[in-house]
Amino acid sequence: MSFSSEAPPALRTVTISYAQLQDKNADLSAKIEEGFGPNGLGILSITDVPGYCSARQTLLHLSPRLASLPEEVKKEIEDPHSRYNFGWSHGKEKLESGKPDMLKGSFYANPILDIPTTEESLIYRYPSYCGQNIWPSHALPELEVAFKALGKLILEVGLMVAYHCDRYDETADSSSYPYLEFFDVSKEMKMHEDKSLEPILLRSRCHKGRLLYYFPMQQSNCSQDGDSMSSWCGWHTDHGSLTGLTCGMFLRNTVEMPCSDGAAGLYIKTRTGQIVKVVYGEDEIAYQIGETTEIMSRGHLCATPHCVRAPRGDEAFGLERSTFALFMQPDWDEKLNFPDVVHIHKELIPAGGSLTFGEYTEKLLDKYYHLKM
Ligand SMILES: O=C(O)CCC(=O)C(=O)O
Ligand SMILES: [Fe+2]
Repeated sequence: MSFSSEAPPALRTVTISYAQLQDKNADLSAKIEEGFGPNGLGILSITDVPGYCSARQTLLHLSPRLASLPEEVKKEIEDPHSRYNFGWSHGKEKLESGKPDMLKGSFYANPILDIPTTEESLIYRYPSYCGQNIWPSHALPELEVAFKALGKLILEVGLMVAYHCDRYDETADSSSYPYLEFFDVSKEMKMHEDKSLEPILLRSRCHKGRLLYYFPMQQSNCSQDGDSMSSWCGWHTDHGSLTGLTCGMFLRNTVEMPCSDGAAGLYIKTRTGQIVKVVYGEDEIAYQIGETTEIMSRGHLCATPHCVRAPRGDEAFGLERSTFALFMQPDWDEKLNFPDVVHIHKELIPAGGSLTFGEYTEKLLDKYYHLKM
């Protein structure tokens, strides 16, 4: 990691090349440790992924077009039953202050499955995952193809990251149990496999993509929230297992351009509480750890707190930002056991400490969105 001359400090992510990642025998534990380990930033990025740059460009240019569709067209692709977790969502999520988030618009879809299930009871129980994708087929037909192409690519690479995280986790586990060879190792390994990240993500029907459009800051907001790190997107940790993120694209009137304010963009809180801006290339896919991985790894891999800062100054007027996140997460049926050592959303966990991932998500949505429709 190296410091740039920008203040506040900007740190470069740890990078792994696609070629290294593809090698199942490569020992990437040092890089995984550096990125995701106890002293890491909680983010790392993958370089040289074939086909990635054009898939990113194509999709990110569509978010301002989607956001500028007439209100009645956007309303047609809203889904209140899933609490806006499919289709268009603007002003539905509550901010820390309790006010609706008007600063960004999102479009959510499962890039792998258009119809995850047809079972009515499941759709009723887990609407945010078991509902169906809603594409703007007439107003913006290109969106479906571009969204699925980028989402599938980020998942494919993310599964490779997960494979190497599992190998890292195994190494770390055996070093913390130096007498493992005296135990029944086959039993230990079996228990381990149940919580391995790659197979959990591989069998999931819950992956969710989010195309984000950050509206240009109004000048009044600029001065009001100007000093805040989290002026575009509040501090949070992602709920899923692993999030794939594109580097944000800045535009003005739908034309791509560099951001005039070097301090704008993604910020992360490090394990030691330091706040840093993180930078990675437009041609890299970044991955960060979500809460579910912290829970399933019993705190071994920690979730990454992050936020987004809006650009400031006169030149920032009219600047909009487009980006894409893929939330890779367990299936709705996957059982989560909440270890005592992890202190995430304790108030939502029943005595006994176990919920399905789908149940856990609905409880969280009760907290951050309006109650069920
Ligand atoms: O806009 C970004 O770069 C991050 C978005 C994000 O954190 C999220 O959608 O959870
Ligand atoms: Fe996030």
